[in-house]
Amino acid sequence: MSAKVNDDLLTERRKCEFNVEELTNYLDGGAQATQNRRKLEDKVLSTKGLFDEVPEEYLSHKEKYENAVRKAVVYYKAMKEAEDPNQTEQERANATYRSLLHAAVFKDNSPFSLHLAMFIPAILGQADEEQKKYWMKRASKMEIIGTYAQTELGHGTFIRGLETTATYDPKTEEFVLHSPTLTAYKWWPGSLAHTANYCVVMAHLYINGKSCGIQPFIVQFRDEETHQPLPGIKLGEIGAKLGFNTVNNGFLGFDQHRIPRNRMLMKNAQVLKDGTFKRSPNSKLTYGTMVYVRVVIVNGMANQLARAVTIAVRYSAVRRQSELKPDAGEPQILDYVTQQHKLFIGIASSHAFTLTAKWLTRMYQKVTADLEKGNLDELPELHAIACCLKAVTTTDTSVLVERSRTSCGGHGYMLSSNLPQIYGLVTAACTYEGENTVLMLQTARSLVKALEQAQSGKRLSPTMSYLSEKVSSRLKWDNSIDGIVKGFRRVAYGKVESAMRSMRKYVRSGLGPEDAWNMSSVQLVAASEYTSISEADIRQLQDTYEDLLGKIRPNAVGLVDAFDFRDQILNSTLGAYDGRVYERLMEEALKSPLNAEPVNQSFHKYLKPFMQGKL
Ligand SMILES: CC/C=C\C/C=C\C/C=C\C/C=C\C/C=C\C/C=C\CCCCC(=O)SCCNC(=O)CCNC(=O)[C@H](O)C(C)(C)COP(=O)(O)OP(=O)(O)OC[C@H]1O[C@@H](n2cnc3c(N)ncnc32)[C@H](O)[C@@H]1OP(=O)(O)O
Ligand SMILES: Cc1cc2nc3c(=O)[nH]c(=O)nc-3n(C[C@H](O)[C@H](O)[C@H](O)COP(=O)(O)OP(=O)(O)OC[C@H]3O[C@@H](n4cnc5c(N)ncnc54)[C@H](O)[C@@H]3O)c2cc1C
Repeated sequence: MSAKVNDDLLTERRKCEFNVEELTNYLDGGAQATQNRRKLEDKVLSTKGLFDEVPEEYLSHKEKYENAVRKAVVYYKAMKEAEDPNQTEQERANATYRSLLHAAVFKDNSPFSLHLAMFIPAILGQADEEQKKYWMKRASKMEIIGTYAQTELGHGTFIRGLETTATYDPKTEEFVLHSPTLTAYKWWPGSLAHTANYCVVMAHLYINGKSCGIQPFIVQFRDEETHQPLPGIKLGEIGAKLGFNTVNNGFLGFDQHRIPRNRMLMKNAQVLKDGTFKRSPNSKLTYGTMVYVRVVIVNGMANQLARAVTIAVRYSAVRRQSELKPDAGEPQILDYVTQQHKLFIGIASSHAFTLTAKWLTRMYQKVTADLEKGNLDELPELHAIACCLKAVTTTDTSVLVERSRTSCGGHGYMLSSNLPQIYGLVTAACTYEGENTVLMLQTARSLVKALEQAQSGKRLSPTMSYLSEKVSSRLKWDNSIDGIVKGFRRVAYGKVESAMRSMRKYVRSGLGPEDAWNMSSVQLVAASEYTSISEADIRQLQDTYEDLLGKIRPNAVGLVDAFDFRDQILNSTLGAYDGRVYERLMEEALKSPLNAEPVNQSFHKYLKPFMQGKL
């Protein structure tokens, strides 16, 4: 018999003014897609051995990792077996696009993450046809497990500064990989420490003493039978982190490690047997895997944010606290407008990020198809947009997930709420795949170039067209959606123009272009990430906003129910569908090993002698 649902949640669900299932179907891309997703989740989550007897919070660092590998093997097999052979690739992608299935199994991400998120995409994007055929067969069947090794102890952002060398030896037709310094050690790649046995290494290619830029190499670093590190390879784990503690991030050093010529991934640039280097049509095509993952991250943020606000909104409907009016009893904390302000932006932002992710994915697919035909025209714009949206969505999601956590009071600070772990996952994305400030400056670089083109009368791409709108500075906008968008475009234009004016002022004062850029970089980041509008309209918008909060209030629980996260995926004492928060908090607390006995051994060993003055 299923547990009784909390009365307040029942009331909330009766109050909802729209059809929740309809919104779920819309988010999934149709009723069939919802059915497919639910069927996949049912199948996979009914697999034995996927869940923890002891909450992993109570395991050691080493036990957590070993337990995660155990689950990763079970999970991956279950996902493979659950695949419906009659489904198209697109239907399969839709079924997983919104599903956070892996989150039901891994609170802190999987040791296989990088194999799926970067190793396979790097092969698909950087290998020539023959290499792709061979390596994709092995990687997709998990005969090998890979990662993406680009960042080094001394360099993450500045890829051109990477120190790992790959020197071509035409006599043996091999590359010699070497880490000349400690700072050249690859440092951070997920799965690298003890899980993977292959990686795509980004290294500085030298032929006959001449630099040929950063190139991708597929490198085996552990024996496939014994899993021992190969000769000339130094390996290890980088240590405990804020989150991602079951991703097995590691370090790797090369000592004159030789690999055959065909291990350089040669889709874009090639090295012939005699050492002839055939340059890529664009050196930045080598960075293509990062562009792909930045696009994926935007959708990932939408889903993780939806998970956090689901937990916080349901908890806020159940939690009653304080006194809003004398003798009216304790209200649901969701009735405090401050609580609505904290949480409803998160619901809206998740939807906005989902729609943005769909748009960006379509743009990525179009540009990638063009690249296949040798048309690189829209690659710079894709890079600029992907940088901006990855940075903005990860920053906003981190802020909104943390706000979801703090809106749940002390219980939001419990690991059993899962909000701290979700924060750990999303805040990492502000750093990985391009640190956000650096990416915003990449976007700013494109905006400044576009404004210069607009000022010289050139046509701009659709996403930059607001820089060529001759709008008067006295533009009045009303509070219609169209008016607000016009206002934002006007202010965004002003931010770019102001940053550019600032740079020109520094150059006129005698600074070089690089110093002028650096001095204006705070404005440049602002031009890329946010806009604000003038004082007069704030008051009017504020009234509209507070009115809107009231309209959303009766539908808040319905809106988060529509994200359709099952309890195993929320993995939270505060967010379960039945709202039995207090019972679940106690059930989880009793799982603490410290509760196994009423008096802990430390009393007899330390406390008692201490309190009796004997220590
Ligand atoms: C499967 C996972 C499951 C779950 C995850 C769980 C929870 C997370 C929740 C949500 C996320 C969901 C999914 C996430 C998926 C995976 C997450 C899992 C693991 C984490 C993986 C992380 C891996 C990494 O971090 S890999 C390393 C990433 N490193 C970087 O990004 C480095 C950033 N630095 C750079 O990009 C460049 O060095 C630079 C651009 C900043 C500067 O380079 P450089 O100085 O050479 O360039 P510039 O001189 O500035 O510019 C020169 C011109 O080149 C153009 N340019 C630059 N880059 C590109 C590019 N990429 N493409 C195209 N063009 C580019 C630039 O515009 C300049 O052009 P111009 O014409 O001269 O102006
Ligand atoms: C959880 C996690 C997982 C990761 N997984 C992987 C992986 O699997 N594979 C991999 O290769 N890497 C991985 N990374 C590494 C990640 O890609 C790097 O940390 C990231 O690229 C930032 O580089 P960095 O750490 O060297 O920081 P730095 O580049 O040293 O940045 C430090 C500070 O300097 C500032 N800064 C740097 N350059 C500029 C500039 N030009 N202008 C203005 N400010 C600047 C930055 O804004 C930042 O504030 C991972 C990182 C994390 C946190």
